[in-house]
Amino acid sequence: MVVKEFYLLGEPVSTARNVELDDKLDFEGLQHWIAGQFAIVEPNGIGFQSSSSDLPSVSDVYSATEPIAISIDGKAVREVPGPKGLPFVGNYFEVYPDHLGNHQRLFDQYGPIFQTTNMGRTIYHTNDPQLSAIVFAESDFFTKKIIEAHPLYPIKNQEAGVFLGDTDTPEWRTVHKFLPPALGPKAVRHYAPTMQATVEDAFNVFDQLDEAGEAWNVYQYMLKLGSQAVGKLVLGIDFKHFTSPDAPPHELVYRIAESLTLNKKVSARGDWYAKLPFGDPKKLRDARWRIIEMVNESIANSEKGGVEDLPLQDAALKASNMIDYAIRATDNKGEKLPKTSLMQALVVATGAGFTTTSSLLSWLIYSLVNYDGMQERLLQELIDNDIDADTLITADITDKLTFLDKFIKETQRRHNPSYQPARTAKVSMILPGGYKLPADAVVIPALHHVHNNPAVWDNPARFEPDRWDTDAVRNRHKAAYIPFATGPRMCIGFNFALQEVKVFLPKLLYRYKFTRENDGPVEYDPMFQLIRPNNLYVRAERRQKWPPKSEA
Ligand code: HEM
Repeated sequence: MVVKEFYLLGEPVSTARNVELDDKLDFEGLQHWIAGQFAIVEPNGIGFQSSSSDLPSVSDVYSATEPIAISIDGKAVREVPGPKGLPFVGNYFEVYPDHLGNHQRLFDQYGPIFQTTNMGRTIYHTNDPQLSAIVFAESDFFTKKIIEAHPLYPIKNQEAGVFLGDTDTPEWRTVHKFLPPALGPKAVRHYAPTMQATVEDAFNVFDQLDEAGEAWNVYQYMLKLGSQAVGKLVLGIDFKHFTSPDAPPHELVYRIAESLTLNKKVSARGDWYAKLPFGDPKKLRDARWRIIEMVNESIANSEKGGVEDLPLQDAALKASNMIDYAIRATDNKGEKLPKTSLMQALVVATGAGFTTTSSLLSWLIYSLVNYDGMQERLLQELIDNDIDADTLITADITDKLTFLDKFIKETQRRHNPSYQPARTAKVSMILPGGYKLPADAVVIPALHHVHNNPAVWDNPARFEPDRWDTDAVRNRHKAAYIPFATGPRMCIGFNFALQEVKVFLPKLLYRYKFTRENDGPVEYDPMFQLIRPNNLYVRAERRQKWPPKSEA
C-alpha cells in the first residue's frame, strides 16, 4: 500500500488529501480508484500532473514527491458557466419566450453545459450526447427525483408511478412492471386495426373541409386525431372528435391540455406562486381533479363487464385497451396493479400519449408541406409497395416503408415534441470536461439541442432524411438521437407512438395532397410543456390521380 496526496487541478493545492493506493494497480485501475475517491463520473478522462510535468504512467504517479493534480479530459475542474441573472427573476427574460432559440444561443456561448436561474431555481442544460447518456442512466450519480427545481414539480404525483414520480419508490417499480408489456412491440401490433379505423373515421371531416375549400389549423385537428386514438386504446372511450368539423375536444382532452399549459406557467414562476389558493394554481388543481374523476368513471365501466385474469404478456396481447389490460393483468405472484396506481398511471399514460403524438403528427405534416419533394417521395413509396386506399396497414407493411421511417426520424430530430426531461444529481460530482456539479442539481438533456448540435450533426438545420443512411449517422453516439429519452425512465409508449404515425401518415397521404396555406414563420407555443406548432394551416385536397409504380 502506498499513500499519495491528490487534488483536483483547478482547486488550490491546499485541498490535496491522502489517498491509499494498492501497489498492484495498473493505470486504468488507478483511474477508477481515483474516480471513486473524488466522485469523478468518467474515469477514462482522468490524467495526472505534477507541478512541472504530466505523470503518464503508474510508476510516475507512485514516485511523485509532491501533491498530484488530477486533470479531467486534460482540463482543470471548473464551475458550470451560465449567464448572470437579474435579482429575483434571474435569467427569465434571457430565456423566454423563445426558449429554444435562446438556449441555442447559450449553448453557442457557453459550450456543452450551462446553468440558468429562473425565479430562484437553478437548472443545468446540456446538448452533449455523452453528458446526456450519463444524466439519463439512473446510476450512483443521477436519478429521476422530482425536487422543487425539477420542471415537473408542480404536478408531481408519486402514486402515478410513471412520469410524474421518483424512480426509487415502490410505486415506480410496480407501475413500471405492469404498464410496459401493454405498450411493447407485440402488444401494439394488435392495435393497428383500431389505429387505422381511427384515421379513417377522420376522413369524413377532412373531406368536408376539402369540399368547402377550407384550410385548417393542423395542431387542432391532430390533437383531435391523436387523442381519439389514445382515448380508444388507453381508456376504451370514443371521444367522437370527427362527427363534424366543429366537434369540440372531449373534456378529458381539454383538461389534460389545460393542465400542461397551467403547469408550465405555474412552474415558470416559483414555489410561492404554486401554492396560491386562486388564479392559475387553483385552476391547475381543479383540472387535475376533473381528470381523475373522468378516468375513474371509465375504469368502473370496464369493470362492469367482468373479465378473466391473465398473465401480463397474454393480457397485453388480448386486451382491447389499456384499462382492459390493467384490470386483467396478473404478475407471477398473482398480484395486480393496485387500484390507486391504476387510475393515476392511466391518467398519465393518456396525457403522455396524446399530447406528444398530436404534436409529432403536426410536425410530420409540417415537414410534408415545408420540405420540397417529401410528399412525392413518400407517396411513391406507398405506390411501389402496392398500398392503396383499401390496404389494411399492418406492422409487417410499415416495416417495408424505409423512406417513411427516415422521414419520421428526421422530423423527430428537427422538431421533437418533448424537450425537457430532467434528472437530479444524487451527489456532488465531476462531469466529463471537468464540470463541477453539486448534489441536487437538476440537469436537462435538452433533446432539441442534442439533435441540432453542430458538433454531432452535419449541417443540423438541413432537413435531410437520407442522412440516416450515412455511416456518420449510423455510427453516432448512442445518445445523439433520443426523442424518447433513454435509460430506465425513457418513454414506455414509443412503440405505440411510432406505430400510430406509421399507420396514420400513409393513410392521410394516400388520400390527400397537403399544401401550406399561410405564409410566414411557424411559431411554437413557448408556454406549453411540449413543442407544438401554433399557427400552421394546410389544405388537404382529395387526390384524383396517383403516380405509376416505379420501374424496377
Ligand atoms: C411522439 C410521441 C412521444 C414522445 C416524443 C415521448 C417522449 C417521452 C419522453 C422524452 C419521456 C421521458 C420523460 C422524462 O424523463 O421526464 C417519456 C416518458 C413516458 N412516456 Fe412518452 N413519448 C411519446 C409518446 C408516448 C405514448 C404514446 C405513451 C403512452 C401511450 C407514452 C407514455 C410515456 C410514459 C408512461 C412515460 C413515463 C415513463 C417512466 O416514468 O418510467 N409516451 N415520453
